Amino acid sequence: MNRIDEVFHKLKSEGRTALIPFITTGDPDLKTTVDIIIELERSGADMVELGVPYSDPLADGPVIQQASERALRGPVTLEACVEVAAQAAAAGVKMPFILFSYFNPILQYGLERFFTLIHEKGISGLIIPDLPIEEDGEVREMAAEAGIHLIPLVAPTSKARVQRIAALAQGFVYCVSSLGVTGMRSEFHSGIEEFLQSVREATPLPIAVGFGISSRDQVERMSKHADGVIVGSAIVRQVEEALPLLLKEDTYRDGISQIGRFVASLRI
Ligand SMILES: O=P(O)(O)OC[C@@H](O)[C@@H](O)c1c[nH]c2ccccc12
Repeated sequence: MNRIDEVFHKLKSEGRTALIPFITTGDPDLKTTVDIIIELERSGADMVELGVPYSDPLADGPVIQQASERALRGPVTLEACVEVAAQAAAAGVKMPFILFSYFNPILQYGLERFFTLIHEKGISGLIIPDLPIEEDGEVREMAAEAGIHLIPLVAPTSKARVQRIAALAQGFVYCVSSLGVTGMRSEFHSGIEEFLQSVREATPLPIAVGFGISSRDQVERMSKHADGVIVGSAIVRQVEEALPLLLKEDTYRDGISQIGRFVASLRI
């Protein structure tokens, strides 16, 4: 059984919702990302989305765009991002890793080579936001062979496609709470609850909701309708705010703990 399935199975038996942070790998550098992942798990994260920074993050708002720019100042290749997961696992992190990458870096690396790499390094899930199901046949087959869940995104506008996307999904279905790009929001797409219910009815898999979630109240609201909640920009913003502490040796641990305190505040 894939570790993502195990985590959702355990959480369901405990009546809990998965807390799934997204972070930009290599922001501010690869070593710090390993320490942030360890802190995320210590603070209550149940699995983590590791973003591969990309020069043209079309679906990302300013917070994640800037994090990608910071990361890309260093040697943050696709391979280095996957290695960060292996280093975190070697340091004792047990939670599943979901690699999050736009399709181009994967194509550049080579599909066969990519799936061999992420299988070897213990990646459990994969999200490729700009690969629609109409074009993901080969990738889905290769992911299945590698025992890695290819997790699809559905948006409130997906309407008729929800059935098809949900029927092909593996791991869980990522429900996007709002239209537009990633980023903290005070309001979500009107009818978000009905949308989540429609996805719930279209798949036996767990459903997780993301986009714009940045507070405990929002996590509590979304956890009524989903099995997992994804928080990205709000945590990436915490990394940005902790940079002055992270960049100095004598305050490094304070910076890591500051990020952890925010994540712990979201845990319900
Ligand atoms: O940042 P937010 O609003 O909390 O949303 C999660 C999001 O960061 C993460 O899942 C993600 C990062 N980049 C993306 C691109 C498309 C869809 C989702 C994403």
